[in-house]
Amino acid sequence: RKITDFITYYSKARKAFSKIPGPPSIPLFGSAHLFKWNVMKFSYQVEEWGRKYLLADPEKSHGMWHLWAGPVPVIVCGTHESIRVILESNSNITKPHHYQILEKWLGTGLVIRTNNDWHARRKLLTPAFHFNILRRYIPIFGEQTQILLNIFDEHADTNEIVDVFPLIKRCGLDIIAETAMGTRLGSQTHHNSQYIDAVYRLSQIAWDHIRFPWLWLKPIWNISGYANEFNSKCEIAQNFTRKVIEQRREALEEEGLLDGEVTEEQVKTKKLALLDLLLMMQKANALSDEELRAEVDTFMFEGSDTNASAIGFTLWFLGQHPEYQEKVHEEIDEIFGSDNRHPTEEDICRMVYIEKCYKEALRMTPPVPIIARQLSHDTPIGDVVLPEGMTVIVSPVSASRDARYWERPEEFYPNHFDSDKQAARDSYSFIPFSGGPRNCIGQKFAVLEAKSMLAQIFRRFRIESIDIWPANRPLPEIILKPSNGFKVQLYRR
Ligand code: HEM
Repeated sequence: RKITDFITYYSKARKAFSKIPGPPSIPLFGSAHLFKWNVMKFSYQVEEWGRKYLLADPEKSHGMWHLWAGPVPVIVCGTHESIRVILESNSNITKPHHYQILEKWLGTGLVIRTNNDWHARRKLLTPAFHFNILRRYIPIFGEQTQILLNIFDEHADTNEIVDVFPLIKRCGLDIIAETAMGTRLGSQTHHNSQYIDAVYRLSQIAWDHIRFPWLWLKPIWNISGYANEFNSKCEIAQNFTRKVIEQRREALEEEGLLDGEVTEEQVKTKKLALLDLLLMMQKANALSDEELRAEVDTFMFEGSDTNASAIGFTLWFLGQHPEYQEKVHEEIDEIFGSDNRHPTEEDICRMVYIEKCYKEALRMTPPVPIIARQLSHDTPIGDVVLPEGMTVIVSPVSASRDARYWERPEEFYPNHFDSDKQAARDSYSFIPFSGGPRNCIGQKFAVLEAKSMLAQIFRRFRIESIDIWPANRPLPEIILKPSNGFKVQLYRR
């Protein structure tokens, strides 16, 4: 039966591919013999293929192009027509096997769960990301950014060129640790933490595993040294989280928050971390300690480097465009005057122009450059039927360079997000947080954090970027990163 399934699958894939353009391929190797090995060159190559094949016959391809990754058929969805079909689906929510490497670290956390397991868990976690909960984290954004500003201060007005990416990353990590786990990591002030090092290495190794198919073969993975390092870093990261969970549990027990009904008033007045909320719902929802740990580690993974990438790129683009930066300064001065307070919820709501700049950076350089699904059933898109089991890659970059919707697709231009322009655009042409039922649960958290941090940074500094777009090409890892950091000069205003 397996062989017949296999033959049916391949004949369906071939039929679909005959209607969709893609680079030339040869049996077994697919297009792998054409792949550039250097990541930078490979990223240019994929971009070039995307442009060429999406534009070849947009009507016929329905916004898709195909790729044989060795013997594995892959579809890339690059415009809102095809993306909508995939992301809007309530049933095509399975992640491809490439994500399995993350399972060892993130267990059955939300980001890699599938099917009914996913629906139930998503429903359970959604209230923890309600705005009423998130607004309580705003003071943490302010306090942690203050530490970042003090570090920036050491480099300001000296003409020194400083790469602010690692500094922003550590600030992002401290923020997510305090909001998700209720713990102060202090990575901005002391850099030598085993836990921080483990989290960084785990993301890097996972990316290598995803992009080098030979590492998927167990013997090679084991002898390469990666397996040992990955396992030991997993243990460090997970043991750290387990310890924090125990400490929080004891603290909540002492306050009587774990037994019986907790009133809404109690929840409102406490500064509860996401983990505290999970602990409070643990019994009623039969969540095991390990499931709880997996969710907390997922928040740490999804919620730190993504934000750092988005905030870093916004800052770097603004550092190249004094005309837009001036508007940011004007908005900040109007909101804060000469007051030095940390941004409040009301202040953040008033940051309309900063939000446009942030969204424009997300459009140009979406922090999650690849969203992937494995189809759970045959899926028609136009007159093409993609077979069950096929890997589909959704490309936020392609969608947000579609000249039908973006006046200046290749340029940083915050006016793209003027309200009338936003209203006239298909929502699936801007998907940095994905879309449909499986979109980013932390989206509101991310926007709040970014606006708060950017306002504090630009209130104190004027920034000049060193590399100018399109130099400093973003590299597509699990999370997008600049190839040359975010090198800037800082001047106190
Ligand atoms: C700029 C910042 C962020 C960006 C661009 C971003 C982007 C995304 C994207 C594209 C997905 C879908 C991934 C996929 O389907 O493969 C996703 C999922 C997710 N994100 Fe975010 N994210 C950001 C910040 C955050 C934060 C701050 C948190 C948590 C505190 C978070 C938690 C999650 C979780 C748990 C999922 C899985 C959702 C599910 O599968 O139901 N993200 N994010």
